[in-house]
This record gives sequence, structure tokens and C-alpha cells, in this order.
Amino acid sequence: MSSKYTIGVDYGTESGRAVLVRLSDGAEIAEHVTPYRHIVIDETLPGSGMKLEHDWALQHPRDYIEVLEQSVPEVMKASGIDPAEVIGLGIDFTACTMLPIDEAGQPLCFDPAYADQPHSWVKLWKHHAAQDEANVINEIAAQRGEAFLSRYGGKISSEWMLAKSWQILNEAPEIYAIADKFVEATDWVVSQMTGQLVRNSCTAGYKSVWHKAEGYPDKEFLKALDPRLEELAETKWRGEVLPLGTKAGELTADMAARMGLAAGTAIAVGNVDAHAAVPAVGVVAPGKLVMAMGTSICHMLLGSEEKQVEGMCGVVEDGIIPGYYGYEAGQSAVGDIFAWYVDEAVPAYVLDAAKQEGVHVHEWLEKRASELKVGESGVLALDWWNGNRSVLVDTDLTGVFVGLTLLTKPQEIYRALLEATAFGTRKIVEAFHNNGVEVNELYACGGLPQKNRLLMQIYADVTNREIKIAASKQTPALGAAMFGAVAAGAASGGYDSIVDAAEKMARVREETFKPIPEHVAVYDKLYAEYNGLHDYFGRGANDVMKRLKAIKEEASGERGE
Ligand SMILES: Nc1ncnc2c1ncn2[C@@H]1O[C@H](COP(=O)(O)OP(=O)(O)O)[C@@H](O)[C@H]1O
Ligand SMILES: O=C(CO)[C@H](O)[C@H](O)COP(=O)(O)O
Repeated sequence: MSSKYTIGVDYGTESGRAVLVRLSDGAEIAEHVTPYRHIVIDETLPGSGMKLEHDWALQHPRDYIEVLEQSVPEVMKASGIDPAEVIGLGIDFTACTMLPIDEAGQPLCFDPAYADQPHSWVKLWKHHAAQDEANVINEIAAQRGEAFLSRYGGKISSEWMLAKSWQILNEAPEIYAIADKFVEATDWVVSQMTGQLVRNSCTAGYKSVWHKAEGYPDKEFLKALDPRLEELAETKWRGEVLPLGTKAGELTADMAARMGLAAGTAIAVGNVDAHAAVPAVGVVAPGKLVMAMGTSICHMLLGSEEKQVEGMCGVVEDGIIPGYYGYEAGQSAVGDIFAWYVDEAVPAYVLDAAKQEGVHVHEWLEKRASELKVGESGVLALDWWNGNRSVLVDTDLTGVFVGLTLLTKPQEIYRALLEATAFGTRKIVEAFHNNGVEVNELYACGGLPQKNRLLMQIYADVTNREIKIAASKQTPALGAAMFGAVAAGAASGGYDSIVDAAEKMARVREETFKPIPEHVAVYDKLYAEYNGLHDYFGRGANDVMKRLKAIKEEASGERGE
């Protein structure tokens, strides 16, 4: 019997990649990356050259289609597989990455009449220009005691659908009026393959404040924000929300020809990058926290009940794996903090030594830092270089070092930064575990577990939990491919559930990182000190970070006088 295959397409911030996967064992047969032609549009609008304001981040929807037209045929060519053997395809995306579309499902920015209006383009997840709207959403939701706030750790983000939709209404009412719908890019790309638009429970739940039983926020709340938003959910956000793993439709003949696949191939509903990674490491049950570790960390966890956990990004029924409540939390900088140190603060002698040894500065520092005993340096840091996303949810918090002396070495500072991010993760683990959402094991995927062994050992020691590492380097794409196999179903040679798909296709490395008891004991003491600093600086006992920010803004003339 011939093998069957599935394709996962992972849409990142700067590029998209297709991975062709064998259904029987999850083997990754071929992959291809297509960088987005327009990458991130944050300075001037394509065509008109209109200058964008600060904090804007747009994308070109055509770039997403190009990934399908280039990377999918490339993986087919590289593998030599017959298109008839590819039975399903799934995609995952950054989120909330949203766009306004017309009645025919076309992006408004494709229409020459609207192409010069920035609000007609795709707003990327990191478009942060809707903060004013987010602040009012949070204020009014808190005043009205809206129940949904507790499902999002008390805060609705400026990155999400409501703030972005409202920004369009405030700044470009003509675009708001003409738009037939606002959709997640993941749902739009799926609609371009199938010819019909359906929404998915993951982005709807985490990014559009949708609840399986209660739906979107009610009209009274939306009206309290702005009377013009009263009908938002029934109009611009309308459309069926389907659980992950559902078949969104079948590949149209036109798209099949452009992608080099067979018409009728099953296409799964869209998904989010970090969330797609969870089944790809084999996690389909509660108790196992998955960390997507790179520039930042997304923490994902399943639970059997809906619990309130301080500072989580969100809890969504069916949001990660159907049948479970999916919890998400995060640290807004991790690899980026280490990058800051390496790029901005390492002495010249370290740069020279690394060059001489022919290793990257990170590797040089990792090697020297791993020669230190736990606690030996006497240096402790708080990991708030990009604010705190969980559990304090406060972007105005900043970094701290304690214990520096004239003898402090660069490797001691580097190690303190690795440890600070591990303490931040322990805080999140404990927030879940102590509120009835068990965390017994950790799984890691993303770039960092491949790059820094000391970091992984520190995470195991600080959290006192074993850490399993993803075998795949393309974990989100593998997860998306698995959902493609589920959309196809067992009758077509795929799988009937993501649990079945994970059993056959997901893999972790044999080697794990286990806590070392002597390290755990010292880290318990250091974590107690971290906790003390965390609460002192983060919970209002000393708002020095906020006062410094105010002084800084005053000094740089940014404060309204
Ligand atoms: N050896 C290393 N040790 C620790 N951090 C590293 C190392 N090499 C690179 N980094 C950091 O890892 C991050 C990139 O992680 P990666 O998962 O590849 O990217 P992304 O989060 O963009 O997907 C950067 O912030 C970089 O500074
Ligand atoms: O909000 C998110 C997931 O909920 C991600 O941060 C966003 O999708 C971008 O991810 P990445 O930096 O890995 O591309």
C-alpha cells in the first residue's frame, strides 16, 4: 500500500513555510520557506508610499497566497510525491492578524479605491496602534464587571480583534462601513483555498473574546464602548465558528492547479502558531505545559475545567485540543533579553575571545556560565526587559539586577538572565498549578531548546520538573499538518481525531532534561528572593519603575504639557 501525506503551512511574522509530512509516522519529507515580499509594512504603504504612524505593523495578503503558490509546489517537487497521495492540508498563523474583506471575500486593500487607506490592509499581530482603544475596553469592561475579563487574566490586549476593529471605526469610518467582514488572516487564507469562509475556535476564542456557550461580548457592552459598535458581532464578525480539526472545505480546482495539489484535498480550519505546536509534541491531555521558546515564550496547557488564573492570556474551550479547555500564558521577552545582553552590554574582551575560539558570543557565555555553581555569583535579576505579560500583565515594568560587585563577570550576568526567565516561567507554572490547573511535566519547542542546553537544565532545576524537547524543528507546521490529516479523516487515510494523529505523528527527543536535586534546593532559595523582588516592584510596594518611566518621558518631551 502506498504511503499517504499531509502538508502543514506555518505563517510566521516574516515568512511562510510548507512542510510535507508522512501520515504513518510524522516523518518530515520536505520543507520550503517563502519570505514575504513585503515582510512587515511599518514605514510606508506599498503603492502610494504614504507614511505610517508609530506602532503600525501591516502586511500584504498577496504575500500569504505566494507562500501557497511557491512553497507547496516546491515540497511536492522535492519529494516527487503524487498529488493524489496528499490527502490533507492545515495552516497555522500569527494572531490576531486581521483584515477587512468585501462581500466577495477579497481584501479591501486589493481594491484600488481603498489601497491608499492604511486601514484597508492586514493588521499584523504586533500592530500596537490600538492601545487607546484597548485601554477604554479594559476600563469599561472592569466598570461593568464583564464576566469575560476573568477568562483573559483581567485584560483584553491591544493586539486583539476588538481593539483593532474599533481603531478602524475611529480612524477610517468609511472602511469600517464598507467592510463586509473583519477576519483573521488564518481564516482568510483557508477561504482562498476552499472558496468559503469559516472561522476557527482558536483565534475566535483567544483573540476575539468568543466563548463556546456565550459567543462574543454582548451588544450592551459593545454599545457602551461606542454606540456604532453595537452590531459588531452580528455584522463584521458574523460567521460560523468551528472547532479545530474540522474540515473547512476542499481545495478548489483553481487553487489546486496553482499549488500543484489535487482538487478536493481536505483543508482544515485555521489555527495559531503556538497552539498548533501542542499536539505536535504529543500533548493531548492535561498536566503537560508546552513552552514555545524563542524571542519570547508562549506557555500552553490543557485543563478539564474552566479556572481563573491570575494573569493568564486566555482560557478557551476547544482552543487547543477539542474536548479540553486550552490555557495560554506568556513571557514577552526571553531570547530577546539574552540578545540584548550580547548586543548591548558584553565587554570587548568577551567578543574577542569568542571570535578567537570561533564560537558565537552566546555559546562562549553559555560555556563559561555552565562552569559556575548554582548561586555562586550572588547575582539575581528580574526578567522584565519587555514588561511582564504573565502574571502581572504590566508593560510598564522593567528589568532589575541585584548583587553586582566589582568582581562580577559577564558569564555571571548572562547566567542571572537565563535564571531570571526561568523564575518567570516558574511563576506561571505555579499560578496554574496552585489554581487547580495541574502542571506535572514540561515540553519545549521553538529555537531556544536547540540552541542552549544550560538554559534547558536551568528551567528543569528551577521548576523542579522534567522537560521533554520536541523532535521536530518545525513544530507548528507539523501540528498544522496533523490537523490537515484530521480534516481528511480516517476514511481517506488520515485520522479521526488529533489524539489519534498525535499518537502516530508526534515525537519528542529521547534525551530529556531532569532536575538535579542539589540545584533544585539552591534554586528554591533564589526563587524565594526573586518572588520577594517580583512582588515588591510589581505589586505596588515600590513603583520606582513607573516613576522612572514618567521622568524619562518628561525628559524626552513626550509628556503632554
Ligand atoms: N545560544 C543561544 N542562547 C540563548 N539565546 C539565543 C542563542 N542563540 C540565539 N538566541 C536567542 O534566541 C532568539 C531566537 O529564537 P528563535 O526561536 O530562533 O526565534 P523566534 O522566536 O523568532 O521564532 C533570539 O532572541 C536570540 O537572541
Ligand atoms: O500571540 C501569539 C500567539 O498567541 C504570538 O505571539 C504571535 O502569533 C506571534 O508569534 P511568533 O512571534 O512566534 O511568530
